[in-house]
Amino acid sequence: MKIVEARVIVTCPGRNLVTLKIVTDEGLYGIGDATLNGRELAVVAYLEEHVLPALIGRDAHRIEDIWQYLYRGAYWRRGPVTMTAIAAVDVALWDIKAKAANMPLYQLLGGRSRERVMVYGHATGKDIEGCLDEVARHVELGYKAVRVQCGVPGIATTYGVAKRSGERYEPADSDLPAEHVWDTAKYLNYVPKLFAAVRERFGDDLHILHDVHHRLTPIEAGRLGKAVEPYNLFWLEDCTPAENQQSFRLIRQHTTTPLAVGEVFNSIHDCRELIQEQLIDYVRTTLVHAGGITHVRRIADFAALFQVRTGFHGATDLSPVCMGAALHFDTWVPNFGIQEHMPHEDRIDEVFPHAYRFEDGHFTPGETPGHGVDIDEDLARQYPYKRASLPVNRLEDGTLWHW
Ligand SMILES: O=C(O)C(=O)C[C@H](O)[C@H](O)CO
Ligand SMILES: [Mg+2]
Repeated sequence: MKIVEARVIVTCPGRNLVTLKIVTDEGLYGIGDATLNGRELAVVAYLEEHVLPALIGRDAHRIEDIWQYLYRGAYWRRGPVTMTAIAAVDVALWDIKAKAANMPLYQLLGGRSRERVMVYGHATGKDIEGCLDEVARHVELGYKAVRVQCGVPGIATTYGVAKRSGERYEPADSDLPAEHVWDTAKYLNYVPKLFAAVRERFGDDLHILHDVHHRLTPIEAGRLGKAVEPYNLFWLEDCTPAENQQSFRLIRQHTTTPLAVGEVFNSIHDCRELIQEQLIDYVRTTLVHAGGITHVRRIADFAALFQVRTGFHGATDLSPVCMGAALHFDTWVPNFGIQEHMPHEDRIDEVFPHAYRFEDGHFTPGETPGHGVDIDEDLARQYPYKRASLPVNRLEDGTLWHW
């Protein structure tokens, strides 16, 4: 089955999303997500100039060989742009293979390991009360797990908090990066009160998660982890930047709060020590940014040896194509932990019709052959690309910090 066409579709139905479509001589096609938030057109250029011309005429069934060709063959390895481009090709080819087999993708991966996939939603509030109301709304919707983020008194803008209550949180909200100001001391003194309030109001059964978004030093992360142990978090995410994997040893020495890392990783080498030394509990690396199913499956299998579970990134900047493929992966992967879920705007769901469904705090990927997500290209064309950047963070004295 030969690849006869491969093209990139950029659309902005409320946010920029990049999709790769690969068409074969048998009329089957597959799609992959190629969205790298705030750097979308870098991936488009990489695909259009360097990857797609080399795909034409190749056998669409040779997924592994094409993966190696794009990874080893490029000489320049790894990096988010490269690995997002490879992921788009890989997921599109798995979509084609599953369609050719007339099976939902999870069947090709090894079949069902569970009946449904638990997801966590996002509760955000300007203050603790506002966040509690949002938790209540999620509980009513059926969520069993909720990520909680709230504003901190004295900090004008805090990561994860929507501009107005009830609105979606969208960080890529301006043409050029907005400048935020961060204060670690104020955050560390305040945020444990949020978890205490959530436990007080919702009891012990609700799974609570929280994203620090890389802002603490290792010893500060250890302090926070220790302080929140009484509230039994499902996980504390990205508590410090993880380029130096060894720094997580220090955090582990101080706390038993489970740790999740990895939404910015793009290769198994980014998390090898974290996993092998059991310095984390959940790996968040997802298909679109880490080479697709072919590579993330290697990470997940390696993680399973060390009782590290998956907890894939699923923010709205990952398109429904990524979400659909991820849900098939989650349905199969033996060491599944949880899946992030931020609902897309209706306009996005219309551009990407999909088979996955939410019910009672869980998703099912559907039984449609392939990954079950399609793109309405005519509709997609009605939403032209609009540059949008993620913010940057500075300390009060102006020092550039981690956003
Ligand atoms: O969903 C999360 O946990 C995030 O941290 C979201 C990221 O900020 C977002 O995907 C960046 O593009
Ligand atoms: Mg995160």
